Amino acid sequence: MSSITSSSLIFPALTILLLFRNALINLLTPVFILILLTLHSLWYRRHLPPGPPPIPLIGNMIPLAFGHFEDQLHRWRDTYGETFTVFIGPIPLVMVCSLSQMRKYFVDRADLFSNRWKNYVTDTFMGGHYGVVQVDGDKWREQRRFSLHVLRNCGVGRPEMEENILMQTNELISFLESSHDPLSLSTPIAVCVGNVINKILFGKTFPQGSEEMRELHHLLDTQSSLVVHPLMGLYIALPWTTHIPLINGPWKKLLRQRDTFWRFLGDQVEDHKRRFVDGGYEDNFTFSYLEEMRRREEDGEMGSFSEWQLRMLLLDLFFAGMETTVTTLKWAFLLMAAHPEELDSFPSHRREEGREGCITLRDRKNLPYTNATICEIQRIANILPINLLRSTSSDVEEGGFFYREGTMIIPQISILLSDPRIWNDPKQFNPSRFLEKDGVTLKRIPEFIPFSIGKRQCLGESLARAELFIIFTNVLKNLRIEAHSGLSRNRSLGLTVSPQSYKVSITRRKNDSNSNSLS
Ligand code: HEM
Repeated sequence: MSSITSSSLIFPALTILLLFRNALINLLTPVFILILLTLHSLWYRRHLPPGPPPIPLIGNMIPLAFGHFEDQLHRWRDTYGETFTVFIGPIPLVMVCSLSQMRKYFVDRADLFSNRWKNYVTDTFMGGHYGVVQVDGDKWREQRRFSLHVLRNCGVGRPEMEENILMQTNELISFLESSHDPLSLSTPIAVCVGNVINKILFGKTFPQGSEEMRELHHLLDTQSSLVVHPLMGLYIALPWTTHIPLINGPWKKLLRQRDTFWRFLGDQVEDHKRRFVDGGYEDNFTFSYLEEMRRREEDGEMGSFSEWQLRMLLLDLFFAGMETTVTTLKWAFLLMAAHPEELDSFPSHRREEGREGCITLRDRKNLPYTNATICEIQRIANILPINLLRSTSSDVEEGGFFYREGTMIIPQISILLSDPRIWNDPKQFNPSRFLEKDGVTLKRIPEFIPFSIGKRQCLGESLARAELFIIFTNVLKNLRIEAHSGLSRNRSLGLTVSPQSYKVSITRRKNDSNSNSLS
């Protein structure tokens, strides 16, 4: 009897003890892991520039995702200084925000701070380390030098480039003129800019209204927002999560997009190869590359040249050449529609208005206000909220901080372009800030670096600047663009920051018919 009583007492007591112990373990394990992660992050951060304290695993993503992204970066810069560290999930990203510091890091010590940051997402998209944007060292040097050389041969910086841009601009103007109001400028601009780069890369253009180009533009747009999807961070940190159903949706979409781009480029390269074998040749990037491969094959010295490298280089140039310029022009026409007074008070522009022929690059020096307006558009558009990611090529000390090899670090140009200490009332659209006191001389402002700084600065700057000038001036010279409904300067965050979609009404300006003939 007594043993029954004692065992009936002991069993509940044991059960309670076990339950209590399990609860304790369940509770303490996460606390213990959290403490370990916090200690690890403190240890990891000890030699990096200061920054907001990260939450283990999540980093500083909460204020970035839920606050105003760009204002938040400014607040951190004010609190922690010109160079600060933000944690993207568990990974530190150092942002260098002043011009003097950028020069120290990315010009004076360029060899140490100019690698790209590699990750699972970009490696999968490019089929490894290929192209020019995501490669380093000798391969990068060889491919970048060759690309610049061929772009020049294909007319970039020469009259052929101007002719190419003018031709596409005229098609754009005719198309816009004949379209029905209200109209979104997005796809017509993309076809125009896309044709400029397509002509250089493949000697090929598409008509305005082309379905193929519309699809490519749509792909670029979705690609731009997909790569900043919050789950991409997870895929980068834990690549195996790309195999988990339900959370791998964006990943699968990215792979589908990639395959469409690969197919498009593969078709262009195959077509060029066929014509090349038959002795065909034109001055375009793809033929020049195939020619270089043949020359190297004969010399038995391929270096970093291969057919896959060609395809990925084309992908880089196509993507970088289109996305940035299209986005800037979307901002340009939105700002012009939102500020009609700018155009009407544009002395240089009004002079151009009844003029015969098109505006060319030769006119650039005579149109200071127009140049100032384009600078201000680029500054306000500020299209790269986070610059392309760079990393350190080895362990390095700079400015009292220690960076381990592979640490992510960028010249954060978006802060520089909107810094209130440099630009009075930075959110105000004010082209005059780019003019000297005399009102007619363009002011050089060193902090105005929308194409970045150092060895990795934009490879297509001269092409982009020519496109912005020619397309912007000639469209406005010929067409009056008016807001159809209220225009918003709200910013849609992606790889680049676009304006929200908007529609405009278009009419031809008076006394100007056929003024843009190329003949
Ligand atoms: C308004 C237009 C453009 C803007 C604002 C722009 C801006 C930039 C910026 C900020 C970078 C990053 C530099 C860095 O890592 O710090 C970059 C890189 C690059 N851009 Fe552009 N870009 C434009 C147009 C173009 C065009 C038209 C092309 C193509 C022909 C192009 C090709 C590239 C390439 C290939 C890189 C990577 C360079 C490298 O890693 O060596 N960009 N661009």
